[in-house]
Amino acid sequence: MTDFDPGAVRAFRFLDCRFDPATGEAGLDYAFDDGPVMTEVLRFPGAPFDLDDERAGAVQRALRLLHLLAGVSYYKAAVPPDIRIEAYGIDDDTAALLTSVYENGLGEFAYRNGISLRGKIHFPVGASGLKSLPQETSAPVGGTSVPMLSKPPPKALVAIGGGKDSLVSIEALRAAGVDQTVAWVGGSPLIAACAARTGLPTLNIGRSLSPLLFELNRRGALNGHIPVTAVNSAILAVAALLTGHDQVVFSNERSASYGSLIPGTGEVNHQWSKGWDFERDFAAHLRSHVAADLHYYSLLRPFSELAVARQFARIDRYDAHFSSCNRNFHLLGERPAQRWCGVCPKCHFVFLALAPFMPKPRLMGIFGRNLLDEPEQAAGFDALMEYRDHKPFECVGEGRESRAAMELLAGSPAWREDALVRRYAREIRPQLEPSERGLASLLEPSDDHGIPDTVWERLRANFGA
Ligand SMILES: CC(=O)N[C@H]1[C@@H](OP(=O)(O)OP(=O)(O)OC[C@H]2O[C@@H](n3ccc(=O)[nH]c3=O)[C@H](O)[C@@H]2O)O[C@H](CO)[C@@H](O)[C@@H]1O[C@H](C)C(=O)N[C@@H](C)C(=O)N[C@@H](CCC(=O)O)C(=O)O
Ligand SMILES: Nc1ncnc2c1ncn2[C@@H]1O[C@H](COP(=O)(O)OP(=O)(O)OP(=O)(O)O)[C@@H](O)[C@H]1O
Repeated sequence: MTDFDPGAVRAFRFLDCRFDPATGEAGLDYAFDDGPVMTEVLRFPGAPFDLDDERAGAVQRALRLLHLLAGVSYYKAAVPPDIRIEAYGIDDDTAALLTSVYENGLGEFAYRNGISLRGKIHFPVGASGLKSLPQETSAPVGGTSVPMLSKPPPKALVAIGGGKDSLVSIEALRAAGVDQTVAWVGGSPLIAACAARTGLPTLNIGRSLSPLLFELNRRGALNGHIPVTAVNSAILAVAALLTGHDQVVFSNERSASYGSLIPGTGEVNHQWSKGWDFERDFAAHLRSHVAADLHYYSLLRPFSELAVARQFARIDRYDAHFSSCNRNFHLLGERPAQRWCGVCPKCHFVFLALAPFMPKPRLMGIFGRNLLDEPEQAAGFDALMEYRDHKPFECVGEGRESRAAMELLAGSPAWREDALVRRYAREIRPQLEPSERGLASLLEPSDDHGIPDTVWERLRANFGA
């Protein structure tokens, strides 16, 4: 097998994308220079789809947006200087959205690979070079308006990820009387089990990355994290249009907007596409460029991780089914035998965030052990508190949330004798100002969110203390 030299690649090419309503299968094609075509395949259940012209146009526009966003998995393998879009044109707004997603969403990738992408990513604006498309299906140039679709009754397509956050949203929407379908991308049995446990209608979208990407990885391609929530969001937007849902709902909390502070580098956010900047811009783009009445929002945006954990602790229906441990979700290789590995940052954080709000035997039943009484795990919890380390590159809450949770446990008879809680009280707490370990402000909802008024009014009371 010959080596792949990312530095020798000149161009990343967005070739074309297509959707077959008879089978529900979509194909997204990409290539480097004159290399082989890399095709990502999506399978949308429910075919055959009988779409009127307006809806078919919206699906086509959403598919192109997906093509452009999903390209990030392939582009990152070489990050060449030139980007070409060959089958259709894009306008300035679309180029700006893409530049933001690629620059920020690949922030961790760039940092870990020791490269800088700022100012180096240029999406070409204007008509495509190779193939013209019928007017009614071409992306609007210059931000012209897109039509409203003839509306079915309001219905939410809710992303489910197998962890606590989406389950909190699903139960909150159920309590608010919102009609919903739970949807997920990929073949995770754990997510399927959680989805079944909701008792709600489900939609599982198949996704296969091009095997050529994995081959390039083996041959020396650049590799690292990509903004997967942006890709999943675009996939669910296509699915919503195909299946008559007018809302796409994610469960990204306020804390996701804050990254890790790296000395000498600044803020690097592993979960950038879960943050408010992405949500706001993507939602606006869907309305202006895909379908004027397709709503995209995160139901948990006003809340901190601790507020969400407190809400999750009020529900015990999923204790034997859910997991937030990302080791369950690898595409390649083995998945762990146990739902919680117990040693990764997400296991550490979720254990710490739930502990103040859940009876101890219940939490130990979920994890099968007490992570806060394992002295060898001290470094992991220190990083969460931003003590002697930066916040890990993972989907974990802010440092002040971890400190506030530990502070509560230090005052709790059930937890204060555990090794890592004792260590916090003895060693870390004396170095903190009260404002660095307080809880109250963290439980207040914030105003930055895109939740429709009617839904928000019904939800707010549900999340109270
Ligand atoms: C499961 C996981 O955490 N995977 C991350 C891991 O990848 P790894 O190589 O160990 O295994 P695979 O997931 O099987 O991936 C194989 C290769 O494929 C690439 N790839 C995967 C999905 C995709 O959409 N595009 C891809 O190009 C991947 O890079 C591998 O080369 O380490 C990778 C490098 O750091 C991560 O990129 C993998 O993360 C997945 C994309 C993933 O789905 N992760 C979510 C669990 C996750 O981290 N969610 C974030 C949200 C971040 C956001 O901004 O959206 C979160 O929960 O905070
Ligand atoms: N495979 C997937 N398909 C569709 N959406 C997903 C998938 N995995 C995660 N998501 C969604 O992406 C968002 C971020 O995922 P995240 O892992 O933070 O949430 P979670 O699994 O619900 O909770 P937790 O934070 O406890 O893991 C959530 O809205 C989640 O529903």
